[in-house]
Amino acid sequence: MDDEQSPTATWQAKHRELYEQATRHSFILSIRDGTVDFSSFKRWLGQDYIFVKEFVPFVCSVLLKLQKESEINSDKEIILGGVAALSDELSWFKNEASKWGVDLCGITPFTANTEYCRFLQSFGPLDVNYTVAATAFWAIETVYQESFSFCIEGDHKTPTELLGTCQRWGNSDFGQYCKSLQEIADRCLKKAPADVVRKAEEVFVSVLKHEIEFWNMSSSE
Ligand SMILES: Cc1ncc(CN)c(N)n1
Repeated sequence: MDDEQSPTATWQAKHRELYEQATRHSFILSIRDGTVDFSSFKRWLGQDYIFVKEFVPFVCSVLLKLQKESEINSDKEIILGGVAALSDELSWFKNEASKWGVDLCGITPFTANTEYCRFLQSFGPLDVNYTVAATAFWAIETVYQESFSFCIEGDHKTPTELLGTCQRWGNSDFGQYCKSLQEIADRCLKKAPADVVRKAEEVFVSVLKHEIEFWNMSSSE
């Protein structure tokens, strides 16, 4: 049996502090302990809608890069599933926004969001490496999965109104999907040259920093 840690698990341990800040942010903890300020939640909702609209072309760009890697066919179904799920996700945002009285048309992205969206756009060109983009994809989805699943685990006091949101990313199917993305990233990283692995680690750290800034932006006035 191969008991060596996978590249992604190694990075999760190596960058533990940042990883915890991204997945156990005070905004998430306030949802879990029921003290969340609903105006922060509404701010997050509107800003995340803008982010997810930008996430669609990002995931499509991962799929396009995969198209060049002819031998990896099983990845295609998983990533295509991710693209399909985003259509449902955008509808969910519209529905949720109307429940909370958030006008999605009138929202201006805050700086942290603009910078994160710019980061997503940087993966667009076809010469950006598939392994690096797949690592970013896994990290982005996993931060949400680990954050929101924490709000519905164990002895939580998450407000009833927010349970749907937490289940959206915290449910076990989404957890399984993130595991599949992790397997894709690990398989690619294990056979990648050292410069690609180095770049992928940098990207992993950047995702964590952007996610922390995104939570900071949501929870501050
Ligand atoms: C900021 C952010 N990060 C991740 C996700 C999960 N797709 C999201 N919706 N928004």
